[in-house]
Amino acid sequence: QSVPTPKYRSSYDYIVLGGGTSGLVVANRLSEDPTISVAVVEAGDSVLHNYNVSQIANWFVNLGTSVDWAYAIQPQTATFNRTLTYDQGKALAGTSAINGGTYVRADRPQIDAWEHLGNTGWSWDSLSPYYVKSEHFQVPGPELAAKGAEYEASIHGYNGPLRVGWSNYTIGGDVHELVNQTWQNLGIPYNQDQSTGNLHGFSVFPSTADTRFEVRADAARSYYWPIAERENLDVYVNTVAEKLVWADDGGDDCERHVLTANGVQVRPVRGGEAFQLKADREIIISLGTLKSPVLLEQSGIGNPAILSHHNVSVKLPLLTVGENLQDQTLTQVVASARTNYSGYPPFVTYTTAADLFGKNLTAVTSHVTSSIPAYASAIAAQSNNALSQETVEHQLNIQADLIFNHSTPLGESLAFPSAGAIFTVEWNLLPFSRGSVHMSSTNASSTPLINPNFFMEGIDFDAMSQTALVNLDRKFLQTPPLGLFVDAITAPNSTTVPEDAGVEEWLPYLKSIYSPNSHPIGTCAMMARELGGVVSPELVVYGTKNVRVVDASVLPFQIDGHLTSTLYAVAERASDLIKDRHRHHGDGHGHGHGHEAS
Ligand SMILES: Cc1cc2nc3c(=O)[nH]c(=O)nc-3n(C[C@H](O)[C@H](O)[C@H](O)COP(=O)(O)OP(=O)(O)OC[C@H]3O[C@@H](n4cnc5c(N)ncnc54)[C@H](O)[C@@H]3O)c2cc1C
Repeated sequence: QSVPTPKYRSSYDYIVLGGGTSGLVVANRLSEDPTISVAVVEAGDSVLHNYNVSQIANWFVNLGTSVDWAYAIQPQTATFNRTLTYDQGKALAGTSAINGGTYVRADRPQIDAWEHLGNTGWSWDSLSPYYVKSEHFQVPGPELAAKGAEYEASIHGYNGPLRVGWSNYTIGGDVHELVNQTWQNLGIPYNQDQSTGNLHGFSVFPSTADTRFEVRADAARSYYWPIAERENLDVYVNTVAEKLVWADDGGDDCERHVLTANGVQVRPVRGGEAFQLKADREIIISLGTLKSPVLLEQSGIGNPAILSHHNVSVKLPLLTVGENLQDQTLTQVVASARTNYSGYPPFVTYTTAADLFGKNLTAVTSHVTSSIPAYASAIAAQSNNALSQETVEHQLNIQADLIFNHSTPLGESLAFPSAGAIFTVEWNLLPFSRGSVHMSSTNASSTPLINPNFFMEGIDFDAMSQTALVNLDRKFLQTPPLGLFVDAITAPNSTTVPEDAGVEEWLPYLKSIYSPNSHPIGTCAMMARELGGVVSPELVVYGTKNVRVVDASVLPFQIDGHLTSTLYAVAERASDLIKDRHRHHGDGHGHGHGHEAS
């Protein structure tokens, strides 16, 4: 099966830029109506027949190959100027083609917090039906149940496009019970199903996989291939979106009025001239956190200082485009062990600030709370005041409230018991550091300037959280019953980092070994405009009439669950918002219909 050749219509109702995780949801839902025409523009190719993509356990084999953008990250000044790589999928399916496939939803209070950022209508209760709508939960049989596949039946969806379930390769025997018991001996509870809106504790997680054939359920298999033959849907693969084309191009007085896009300039990757696709209704940008803000900049929307540096004429000044980048830092602790396990261990543990800081919690809470003005000042300064200290402070206060007053988990640990070794991988879920991504040139294929500011100077809480996590995971590896199989912790051993070491002793090691967690978000944040938002609660770019962003870049805060479950739900809800707008405003053809976001 291959992607049908596009019909090159003279115009489309909607154009979706980026055929990735979120973009394909929107394209599917909008093209449900056969009278509506939809185009998708995707730089990558189909990966339907790529064996390494379809085998979810092989996910790491794809990193650095032609299906990975593998963006170079700017040297990280707080961590020895290390140069790191951002893996992001370059394929019809986007990053869902190369990810680890873990399916875990967000924590209820953190979705509810979106409303405190001016996002009326977004809450756990309004998003939940869309988690359900997207999902096709595959009920595990007795064999998988014996390996720990437990779930809460009432919260799952059974008729959606996205297959979710446990693999037959899940590690066998009672290993999950050993891991569970070990966490319980450390006071961490068992959580039967982490997708209920409460993540705290240990669980055996499901994956985005079609368990009938043991293949990855990526966005294309779920949302595109079943509808690939729709006459009203054209998918342009191997085609780069270069910039938006504005209806009123040529007008310079853009501060006063609301912009309308009527098309996009695209270029075939394999040679050939750039050409334009026209949109009658809307353009939906779904290029991912590291590209959506860059396309806006290349189209004249962004910080005038950055745009003029690249000789891009400013269509709309919006200082915060590309700011607010948030990601987590991933580290690991390794032990040699007398074990002979094989199979995939889907073991995840979410820990709260109370679990991590124990008797120091009160002191840590008051330290962080009183440090927030200083954190906000450091973040505003690194953004060259594109972000204001006051608005950042507001956001960080909400984040601290989630961590300390709502017990939203702060740490995630994966446990990998295998043959001869047991290791843990862990990340601080809610870092306070903020970075940015901006255009590096007007060439849409060039690597953007990506700076996540990992372990940012002036923000000590990120190091404190990561340290508490590695100390906890070291303890886990030495606690019975699992710890009885461990010979020694080998990386780092106690000479490199002593037992129960503090931040100062851990930090040089952590900074030298961490990697990005590949969960970048926030660069086109959905927030009130006065708080520094880029898109409105309807996901429309402020100051435009018909340009939306739907992908991980709109998430205003990190979420605890793995991103795709929530991105599918957000894209499902976004699709309804788009349909509703045009249902309420007639056909919307031509310009001037609908709400503007200003
Ligand atoms: C290695 C790795 C492991 C991960 N593991 C998990 C996991 O286990 N569970 C989980 O839930 N999440 C995981 N994630 C995160 C998750 O997969 C992503 O956050 C999510 O898929 C992002 O979706 P998106 O819609 O924002 O963007 P994407 O899915 O990345 O889609 C963006 C699309 O735009 C295309 N594009 C970019 N620029 C252009 C252009 N100029 N013109 C045309 N097309 C363009 C890209 O090729 C891509 O197809 C992982 C991520 C990585 C990298």
